[in-house]
Amino acid sequence: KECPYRSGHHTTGYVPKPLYPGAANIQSDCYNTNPDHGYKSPSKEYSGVPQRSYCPKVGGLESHCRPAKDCAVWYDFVRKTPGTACTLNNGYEKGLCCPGLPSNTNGRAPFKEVNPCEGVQLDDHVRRWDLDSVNAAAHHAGQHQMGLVMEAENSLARKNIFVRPGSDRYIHSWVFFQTADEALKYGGNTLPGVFAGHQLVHGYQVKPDQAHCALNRFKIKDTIVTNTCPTFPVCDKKALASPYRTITGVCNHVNSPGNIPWGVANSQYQRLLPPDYADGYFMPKRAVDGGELPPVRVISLTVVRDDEVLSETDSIFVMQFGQVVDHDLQETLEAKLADGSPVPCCTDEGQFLSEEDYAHGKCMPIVIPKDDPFYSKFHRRCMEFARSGPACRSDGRFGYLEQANINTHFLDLSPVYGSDDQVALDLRTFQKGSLKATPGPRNAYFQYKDLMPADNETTIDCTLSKAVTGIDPPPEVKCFKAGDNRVKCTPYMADAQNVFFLQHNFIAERLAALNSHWDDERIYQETRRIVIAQYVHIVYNEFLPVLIGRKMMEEVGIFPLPNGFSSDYDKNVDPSILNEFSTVAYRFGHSQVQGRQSLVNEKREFERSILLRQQFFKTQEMYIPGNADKFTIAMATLAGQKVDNHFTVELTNHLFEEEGKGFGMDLMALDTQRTRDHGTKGYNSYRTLCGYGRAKDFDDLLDLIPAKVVEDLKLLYNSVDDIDLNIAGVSEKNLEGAAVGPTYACIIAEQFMRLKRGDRYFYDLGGQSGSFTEEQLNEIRKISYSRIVCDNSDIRYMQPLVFKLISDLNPLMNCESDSIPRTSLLSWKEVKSTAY
Ligand code: HEM
Ligand SMILES: [Ca+2]
Repeated sequence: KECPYRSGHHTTGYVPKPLYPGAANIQSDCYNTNPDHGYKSPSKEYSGVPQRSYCPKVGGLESHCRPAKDCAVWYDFVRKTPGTACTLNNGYEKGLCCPGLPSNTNGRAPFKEVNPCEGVQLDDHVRRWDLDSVNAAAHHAGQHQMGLVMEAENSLARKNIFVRPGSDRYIHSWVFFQTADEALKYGGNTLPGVFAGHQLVHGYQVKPDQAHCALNRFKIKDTIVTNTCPTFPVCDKKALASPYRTITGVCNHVNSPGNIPWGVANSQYQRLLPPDYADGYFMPKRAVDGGELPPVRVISLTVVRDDEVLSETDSIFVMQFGQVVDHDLQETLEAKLADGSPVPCCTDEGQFLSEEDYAHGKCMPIVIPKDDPFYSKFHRRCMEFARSGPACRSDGRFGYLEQANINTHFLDLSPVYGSDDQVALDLRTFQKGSLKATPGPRNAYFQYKDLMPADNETTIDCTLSKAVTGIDPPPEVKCFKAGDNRVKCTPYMADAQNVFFLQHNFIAERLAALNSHWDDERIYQETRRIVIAQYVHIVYNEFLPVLIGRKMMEEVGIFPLPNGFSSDYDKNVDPSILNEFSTVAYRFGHSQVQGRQSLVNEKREFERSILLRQQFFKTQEMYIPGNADKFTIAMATLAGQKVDNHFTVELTNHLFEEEGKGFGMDLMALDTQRTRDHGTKGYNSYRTLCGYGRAKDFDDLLDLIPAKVVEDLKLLYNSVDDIDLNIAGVSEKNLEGAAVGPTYACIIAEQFMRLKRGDRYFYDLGGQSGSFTEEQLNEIRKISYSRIVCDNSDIRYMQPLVFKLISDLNPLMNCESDSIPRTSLLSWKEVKSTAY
């Protein structure tokens, strides 16, 4: 029988290879061309393992047969124990034997905030400051420093120095640090306060250890720069009682001590440990002896190797869902020029600018060594890097520089819904609660699932050039528009987000049918609440067990509950993202990124892969009929990479490469530079905080870091206390049962604990404004990533645990199967109208 869709790839010369033996058994030739073609569940073909209805002890505990997604937390033990494949009650569906979810009773408290002023004695001339001194400094700063910045920026314009559209740096700034108008305003507004502090610290030659404590005695609102921080609406009773989160996160936290409610978009990151700025105020970190730290590109060249070390158990989805969560939790405000455009920090030819061109203080360009084995071929010495923008301090006082998160800090699917009211409104159709969509691509036989809508305002071009594809870019190909601009990053990224976007319309359509009297707003809000809850359940039930492992989850008490309500909310817990999390630990995923993105078909045959450097911001492949599903299948089927000191050259030499240039930027170098830009303390401090003992010398690192890396670190750093957190953190040997090393796991666990305890709208809470009924909550708990993928793609078979590779215990199952349970929406049917 002719299958045009399938024959397509035969003509391209690819010989499809089944990636694992069982896949060949799927009896379909023209799958996806006619989804109602009477498929039978292939599950019997995979039953190499005897199915049983009784269960052995797993991890020494009684176990029962459950749908696999209820065993995600125990999966490592399930794999090690013979006889854990079982049949569920009806005798047809497959399950796994595992104990019930562990309890959270032993979870420790959040780390205590370190008071940076404890024991600090101020010199007399500093202690004598009063409000007049602060106002005088603020006045001087307003007159002079602000003037200098303007002058430096005007001079750049006069000299025609700007970031060239299309360049790697332009994309880095416009997409990775794109800022909504609100955030831009915010970034500019905070500068006078920052300069006032700078004027005091440098004008009075305050010693670094005293700088923060000297400043922190004064409240911004008592001074002439009082209006440099944003004000937030007062949340009245009705707003606080709303069952729905706001888009910006306001009215979630009711107990924030400063002027800025915890967790809202455009608010500062919190810190585990105070920063180590060179001047104690805002100059990037230096070595403990006051000297230069090793250049970040040299670290990248020395420690990082391009090698694919594959995980034996985890799929690429760990990396890709990781990035979706990244885009939910954080987007750091980058310093911009006054008109909002990116700050140029190098010439277009990769040379340094002149001293005066840096007078605005926003640059921290990366030095490329003369003998760089790669960049020297292109005669480049300077890699672009603009510092992060300043945040308004949440304590409402002067003090060391903090950085701002322009996304809501909460787990609330900001990538899909946005963190800015206007952005969120632009994404809606205002019809039956749905989000705007691009109709799915179609071929002669089949219309595929919808894609995200087009971004008609972007300055980026997301089409592939004719030089790459051999054809002119099809006119229907646009950049995607979503709640977060970074959705454009790669096809995998867009694809992983697309299923959550589609889940909104999937649920909205069903809620509208159930409750025909609900208006658009009600359906939108209820749907958003359900989809966020499902997503958060996936994070805690499936993702965190893989990322940080069961032991670390137990330490901080963050297991999802099997039933009933949680009472974990603590109004004293600040849910804000930790600077160390966004700037360092949660960038673990950069090490997992592969140099190619692949297309794998429903038979789990590898079709082809595309080189990352050609795919940054080129989401054109998503428009080819069937490709969205093939990216999804690839992410679920192929092994992901381990978190280690191996990074693909696609990221370390070719990040955001402009076509034809032959080079891009180095993400590892950017990460290390960002670590220093934010003043992040060295690795040793975090190792100590996390209970792994302070290393007195380099050899003390060998317990957590491989010997080869320790040797490299010895060559690079003078002191063990100088080692940057990111390079040591990523190199640590994996914590048992986790995808990251112990120090990263500790920081990530701390963050997800704060996100759970400090979010008044966390999905499983009882007795809060946003609480579900118990019946509804139990339906939310039935969701798994696999179900989301099944319902929002044209894929017919998926393994129940998508973060785990397909195996006898995690076999492909028909998407219709009850082994991949569904959330029933019946408990959302409103019998009699109860207006909120
Ligand atoms: C092809 C894939 C990816 C690319 C091209 C990419 C690129 C980038 C870039 C350019 C930045 C900003 C760097 C800077 O100047 O400081 C960044 C930041 C970041 N990335 Fe990635 N990334 C990728 C995947 C991931 C993954 C898989 C994760 C996590 C699992 C991740 C987590 C982060 C985090 C947490 C930040 C900091 C965000 C912020 O503070 O604004 N990234 N990434
Ligand atoms: Ca968020």
